[in-house]
Amino acid sequence: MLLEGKTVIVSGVGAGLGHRVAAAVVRDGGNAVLGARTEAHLAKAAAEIDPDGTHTAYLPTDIKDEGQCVALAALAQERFGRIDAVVHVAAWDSYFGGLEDADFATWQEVLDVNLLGTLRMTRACLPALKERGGSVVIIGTQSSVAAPSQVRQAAYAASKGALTSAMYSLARELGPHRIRVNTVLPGWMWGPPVEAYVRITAQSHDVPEAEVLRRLTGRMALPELATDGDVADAAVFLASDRARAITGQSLLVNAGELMR
Ligand SMILES: NC(=O)C1=CN([C@@H]2O[C@H](COP(=O)(O)OP(=O)(O)OC[C@H]3O[C@@H](n4cnc5c(N)ncnc54)[C@H](O)[C@@H]3O)[C@@H](O)[C@H]2O)C=CC1
Ligand SMILES: Cc1ncc2c(c1O)C(=O)OC2
Repeated sequence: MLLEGKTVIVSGVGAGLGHRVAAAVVRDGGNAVLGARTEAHLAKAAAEIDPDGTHTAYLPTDIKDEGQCVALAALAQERFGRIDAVVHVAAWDSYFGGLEDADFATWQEVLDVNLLGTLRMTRACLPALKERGGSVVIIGTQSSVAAPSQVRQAAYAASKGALTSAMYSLARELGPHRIRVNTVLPGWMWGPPVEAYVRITAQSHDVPEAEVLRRLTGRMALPELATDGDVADAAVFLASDRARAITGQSLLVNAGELMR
């Protein structure tokens, strides 16, 4: 199996992508170490993914706090004796505001979580990753390469764009240790946040939800949106040794949106 004997840290395990990544890791034979701020979410995810509790461990983790990142990495070492990969899902993506009404304290927080939090969590895993090499997978967004949908989200877009730049730099810095660093860039990804977006947009424009979804899907080369499960599969591939020669790359998983 793809991740047999491997241990993968997953940050930001809530209802959406983080849960899918953790589930894909266990499905593919690996151990998943789950971080997120809310213990109840973690316990629920772990119970669903791994009822026996043999292939998962979790710890409440706020990636704004370096000590908590270090504790999550230590848990992986204690329980499974190694860290082979870290998949960074945690992000603040719901803050909207134009430049003129910017609340800079919130902008700073978006950058603190998305950009610095990812770097903090990566650093916490480094001693373990250096032991035998490994993989860092950063979840960015397609707006890092084109920004059709990120209006009034300059802080978010900047944080994700900065992560792609950091990824190139880290791929060079960590390559000598056989640590690979890549980003996966989703576009409109079907899962709880986009389901909510479709519902709210339909209500506020007084059109059927199916119509909102049809308009979204009309932007794709393929007939359906990519799902959070599809994005999780790409992350798991990059985390695995099958991707052993891939580093410093961005992989778009967006049903071909930018093809149109
Ligand atoms: N939904 C979409 O269409 C797209 C999502 N993305 C990216 O995908 C990832 C999110 O996946 P989704 O399923 O959309 O949402 P999600 O809500 O499941 O994931 C975000 C998670 O990050 C957690 N989080 C936020 N701040 C944190 C902190 N300080 N410490 C630890 N965890 C924290 C949240 O609690 C949440 O569980 C994000 O990186 C987002 O930027 C990118 C492009 C499109
Ligand atoms: C959080 C989020 N939601 C929807 C979309 C994106 C995004 O980053 C994106 O880049 O294209 C659509």
